[in-house]
Amino acid sequence: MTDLDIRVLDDAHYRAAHTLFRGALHHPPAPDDRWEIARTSYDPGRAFGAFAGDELVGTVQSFPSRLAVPGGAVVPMAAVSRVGVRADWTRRGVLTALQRAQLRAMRESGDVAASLRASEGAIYERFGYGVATRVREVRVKRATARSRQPIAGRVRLVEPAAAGDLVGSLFERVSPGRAGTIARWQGWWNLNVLHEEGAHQRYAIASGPDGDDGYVVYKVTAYSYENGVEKPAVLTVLDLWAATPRAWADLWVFLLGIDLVDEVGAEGRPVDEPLEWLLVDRRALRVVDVMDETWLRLVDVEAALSARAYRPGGSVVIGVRDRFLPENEGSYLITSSGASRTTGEPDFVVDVDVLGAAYLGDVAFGALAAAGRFAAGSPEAVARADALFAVDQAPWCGTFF
Ligand SMILES: CC(=O)SCCNC(=O)CCNC(=O)[C@H](O)C(C)(C)COP(=O)(O)OP(=O)(O)OC[C@H]1O[C@@H](n2cnc3c(N)ncnc32)[C@H](O)[C@@H]1OP(=O)(O)O
Repeated sequence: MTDLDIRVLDDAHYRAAHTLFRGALHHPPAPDDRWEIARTSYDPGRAFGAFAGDELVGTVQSFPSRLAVPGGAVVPMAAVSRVGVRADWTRRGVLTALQRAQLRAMRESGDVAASLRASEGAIYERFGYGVATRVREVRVKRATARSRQPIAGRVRLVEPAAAGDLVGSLFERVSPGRAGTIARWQGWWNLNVLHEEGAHQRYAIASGPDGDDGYVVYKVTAYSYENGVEKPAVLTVLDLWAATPRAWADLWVFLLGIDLVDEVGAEGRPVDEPLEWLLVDRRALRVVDVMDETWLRLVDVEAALSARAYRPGGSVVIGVRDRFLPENEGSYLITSSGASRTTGEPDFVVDVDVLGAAYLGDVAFGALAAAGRFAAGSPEAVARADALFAVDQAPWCGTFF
């Protein structure tokens, strides 16, 4: 590998790093007004650059966040994003060097976990990330989508100017909450829901006997007919969170009742969201995709395993391998009352990306063993691990970054 210098970036390099990342995704540089918003999401010490001489050839960044884990605890988490290497420098170890520096820095600053959304599925396992949550994309045909129930509380539209604070405080009531959900940082709000480019966004708030308890942000692309081409009216759900089942149902019933809409679509929803059960004819809903969402990296394995709760299930000793953060390597005893390091022989040994995939309970160790992701040894030990790591609700993040 050519000599590379990995440096923490400062204000002087943020825009160049942003432009490099956008270029790696084949996007043009951000125009000045958009950059003014984007720069608010660069925090000191969190952006790294790879330099060949004076030239910036690669970058990675993270945002400060927190992650809810099974049992309700919340741990410090780095939300990794803006990963890019200049096209004339790829496959020469630039990302590997950046990952090494970033993982070390995250560990030293006390992040228990890191997570990201992957542009491609073959990049991040080698750095210790595993797929820990999945999402589904649904489309509902309004012509046949009758709700089983009316709105039980109240749903009201609010003006965009008033929506920010309402939406932000409602989000904070519910996330981090369910395992996999995270805290959003101010730069996220600035760039996403509140300022999405060109979208005519609508904001609706649900309320019940105890006041406001849910919100939805959506946009509608109206029906059009041009040169013999007909395009249906599509309502796209951008962000929907509810603190109660009633608020959740009310928001969906509201959306499905909006006139002059042919189809309601939503990406990034929980795989166990019971939307079809709200419909008289469940076939009005089609699941059009199920995708990986959270790629989770346990940065401090001991702290992560200690933070989550376990179900009754006897005990298991899991061995961990970690090429990038060797201090995570070793054996961990898991019982229903917690987790700790042990000098005992492991029942089975996994790479840290496999542990990251299983950590929130989305995929069973048994499934990972069946797929050859680790050598199971005794099937009974794997079954005990699955009993301990089991969760009630599918983990879900719901925040794209
Ligand atoms: C969280 C996010 O921001 S997701 C966005 C990620 N960015 C992009 O997709 C933008 C376009 N792509 C890029 O900028 C680069 O190709 C990157 C960042 C994905 C990879 O950077 P590189 O510097 O080429 O990676 P590096 O040389 O360190 O590769 C390390 C290993 O990963 C492999 N690898 C890297 N990228 C890929 C890929 N896209 N697909 C498959 N394997 C890959 C390499 O072959 C290498 O394998 P080896 O260790 O067996 O030799």
